Amino acid sequence: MSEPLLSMEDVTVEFNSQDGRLDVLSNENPVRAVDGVSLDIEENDVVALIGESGCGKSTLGKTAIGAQRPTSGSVTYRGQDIWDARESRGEIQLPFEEIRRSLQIIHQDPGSALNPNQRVLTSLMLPLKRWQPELSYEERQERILTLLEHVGMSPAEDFVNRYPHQLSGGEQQRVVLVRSLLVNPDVVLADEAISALDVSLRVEMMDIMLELQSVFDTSYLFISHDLSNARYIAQQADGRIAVMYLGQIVEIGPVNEILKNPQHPYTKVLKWATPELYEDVETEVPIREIDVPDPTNPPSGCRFHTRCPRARAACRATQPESYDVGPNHESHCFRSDETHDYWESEPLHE
Ligand SMILES: Nc1ncnc2c1ncn2[C@@H]1O[C@H](COP(=O)(O)OP(=O)(O)OP(=O)(O)O)[C@@H](O)[C@H]1O
Repeated sequence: MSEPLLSMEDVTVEFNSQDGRLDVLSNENPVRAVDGVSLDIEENDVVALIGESGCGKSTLGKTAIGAQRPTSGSVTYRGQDIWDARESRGEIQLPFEEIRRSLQIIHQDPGSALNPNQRVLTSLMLPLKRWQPELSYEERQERILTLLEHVGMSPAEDFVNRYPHQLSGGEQQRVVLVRSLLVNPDVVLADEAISALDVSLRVEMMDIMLELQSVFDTSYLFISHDLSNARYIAQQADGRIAVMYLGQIVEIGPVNEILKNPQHPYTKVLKWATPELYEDVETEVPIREIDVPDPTNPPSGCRFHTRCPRARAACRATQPESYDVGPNHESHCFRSDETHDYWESEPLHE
């Protein structure tokens, strides 16, 4: 099998809940924002990562692109450990500068990503100058104008002379997208990149991202708290959806498998909570109405057992491993194992 483009292996990220640093002398429990996650991203892949606020999506995304150091586990890009490259440890096959160029990020707020005192042209010239110094000024300008036209900012000659405050939110986000793609990255982390846009513009922005994917052969790790957006982008790209709960990926698979055949009770909750996706006639509410657990003191066993109406004693005692439940489809729930002791153990919430 060929090597994945980007690979996370048993990655854990802990923060001291006060200031983000892990303080070994503190009595306070750290927040385990990411807890033992393994995830591969292939060339031209789209992985939509969903889950409720605070479940660790951003931390996982930042760790994937080398912007957050894992507390344990490894993150490799084309087989090179990112942190070894970053800290010049061992034999380096790929310099960190090259890795940094290849892994780009687009944030939720394009306004803060753009320098307010720079015209669009200057903002876009800088990365090209840095990464492709062999291009002449005219060649760089030509490339920028073509891409801006490509994302619908036409006439591009007009837009390049504007400052960020002279652009709408949607236009700013397109400039940020163009800026990240100009350096020809392999993976773009889009962290809630469309959430701040008007609903009417979200699909348009996702379409632009997908179109540019075919031009640049880029993979996207697309973070969203909204299952319908995740569904849209993953479906158009024939990609996957990964469902995260309290620091862990609880289910991952091809978009249609996840939506038509969800296996983890938490995935069913997300689907149930998304009216346009919930066509089942089931009347039972698939979640117990209790607060989200404290991330500094997560539940034992399956993290979801306190909210899961199907939980049994086995779920409190042991953490479910990953079960293959379909083609490329994995779920971390004992209910996927017909012979598991779960079925004999006592229901917790009846
Ligand atoms: N720098 C930090 N210092 C301390 N705790 C942090 C830090 N970054 C994240 N956390 C904690 O880690 C957990 C996961 O946060 P993260 O931002 O990754 O989640 P998220 O799913 O992206 O949430 P949201 O959708 O609200 O951005 C949360 O409990 C958060 O408070």
